[in-house]
Amino acid sequence: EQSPGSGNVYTLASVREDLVRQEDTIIYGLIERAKFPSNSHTYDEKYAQIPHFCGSLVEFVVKNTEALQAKAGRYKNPEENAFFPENLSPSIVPSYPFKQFLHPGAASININKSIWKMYFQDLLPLLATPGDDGNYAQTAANDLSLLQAISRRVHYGKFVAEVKFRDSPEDYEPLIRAKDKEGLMKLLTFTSVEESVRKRVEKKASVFGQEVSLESVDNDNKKRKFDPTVASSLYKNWVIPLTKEVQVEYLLRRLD
Ligand SMILES: C=C(O[C@@H]1C=C(C(=O)O)C=C[C@H]1O)C(=O)O
Repeated sequence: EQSPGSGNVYTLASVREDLVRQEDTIIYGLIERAKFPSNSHTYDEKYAQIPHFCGSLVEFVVKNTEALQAKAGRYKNPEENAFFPENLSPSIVPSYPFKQFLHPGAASININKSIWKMYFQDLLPLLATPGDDGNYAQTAANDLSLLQAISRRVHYGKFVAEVKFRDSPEDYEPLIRAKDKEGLMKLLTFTSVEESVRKRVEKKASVFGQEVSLESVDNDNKKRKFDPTVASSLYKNWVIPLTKEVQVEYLLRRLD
């Protein structure tokens, strides 16, 4: 049997399992970014002054990394969405035959602009302690991998929505035809699943963020690599709502 990662079977159980695994990636991304202070020069257009480039250092790193990864085939995978899709060259490497599981309308859904805004306005101030250690390139590289992990999770809503649609088209079709966003939102929402996601994320964040030492230390006195409630508020306030927004957007196009 092939896993969804290799492009074949998607079920509600398998997509949920994948979402659980993606939590690990996001939490490790948070830990890695929290290692650096805020390093505000990374985000300051006026500081950067890069020849032949207009923008901040993080934009420079993200645009150029995405350009390279596009050539290496990253965006051939329908699970991946670029932050700056406008400037990308096509892949120049042999392509893997990803199964076409999604409706073609999926390709027009990219909410990375909202993710970008949330990341810099809301998440970073909670995550990074004020300060400057000069590691701007490393900081930008960590920002990009965390942004990509969040983006992959949120856009995975396309797969979740497709599975839900296939499981009960008779419930979804009338709402899609009526363009009833609220009704769709209600139908695709599972409050108890969301609750477990939030609790598990906070637990994982506190476990993964622990200092591991060989002496037995009282748990409460252990130094933490970051505040685990940042992970749960990221999920509660942004990751889950945005994943649901992607599901609604996908379903609205599902019968086109
Ligand atoms: C992703 C799903 O859809 C919704 C969004 C969830 C999430 O983002 O974690 C969880 C439950 C649902 O309300 C799902 O049903 O698994």
